[in-house]
Amino acid sequence: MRLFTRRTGQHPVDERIVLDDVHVRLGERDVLRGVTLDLPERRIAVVGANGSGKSTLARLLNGLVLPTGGSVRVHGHDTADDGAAVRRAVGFVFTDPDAQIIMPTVAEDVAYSLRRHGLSRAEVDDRVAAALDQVGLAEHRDHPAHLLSGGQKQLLALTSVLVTGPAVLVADEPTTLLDLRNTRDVGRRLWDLDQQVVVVTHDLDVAAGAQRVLVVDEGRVVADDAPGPALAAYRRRMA
Ligand SMILES: Nc1ncnc2c1ncn2[C@@H]1O[C@H](COP(=O)(O)OP(=O)(O)OP(=O)(O)O)[C@@H](O)[C@H]1O
Repeated sequence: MRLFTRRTGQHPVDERIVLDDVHVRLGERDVLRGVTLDLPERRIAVVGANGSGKSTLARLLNGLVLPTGGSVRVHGHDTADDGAAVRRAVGFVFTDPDAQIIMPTVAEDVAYSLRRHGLSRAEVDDRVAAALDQVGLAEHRDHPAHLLSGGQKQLLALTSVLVTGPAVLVADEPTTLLDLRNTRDVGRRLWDLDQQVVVVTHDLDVAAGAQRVLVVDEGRVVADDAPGPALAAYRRRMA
């Protein structure tokens, strides 16, 4: 199984993320206000100020948050009508890998993700070994997960999501807790994935690796462009 093979170009029509006039109201607050997007690109970054609605946008994509108006379709599945299919299709990586790592050792944690996949012990072992090899964690397979570095923990969390074979990977500020070296390493590996990848980030170097950058402000997408112009628009807005 190849986890980190670079593939260029766009997905065919049925492998896109489509948001149609999406509104999200949480409590008294209109967190997203009329977001319409058609996302066929394989590498998408989302940037914006604190509290602008980026995490909410990310969580819409795997059905963790449902729209209060409009619709979200991910690779043909409506998140409101077809939640189980959406959860199978979309892997989600959080900021803090400690919140996602469950089992004591590295290999056990990756294997845990496959517990309900009807695979034999040998098949699980093979998949886990291949996945760890590709992220460079093979030599750590029997190490206690809590002793890994921050960057290695984030790669482990990522591997435990990817080993199940999602079509889409959504990562919500996956490098916020990492130093510069690990930020670059995790960022590069994310953009090299075969999956369609959506990364919410405050790191503009990571965002620059996307094909398309969405700038979110006060619940709306206010710029949507290639990284150069989109990040320039974001910088002007924050100045
Ligand atoms: N369950 C909730 N109830 C009420 N308001 C909420 C809820 N969840 C989030 N919000 C509010 O919605 C707004 C957007 O939150 P969100 O987490 O999507 O922003 P963000 O752009 O990801 O911010 P950050 O960069 O700080 O992570 C914030 O003002 C937040 O306080």
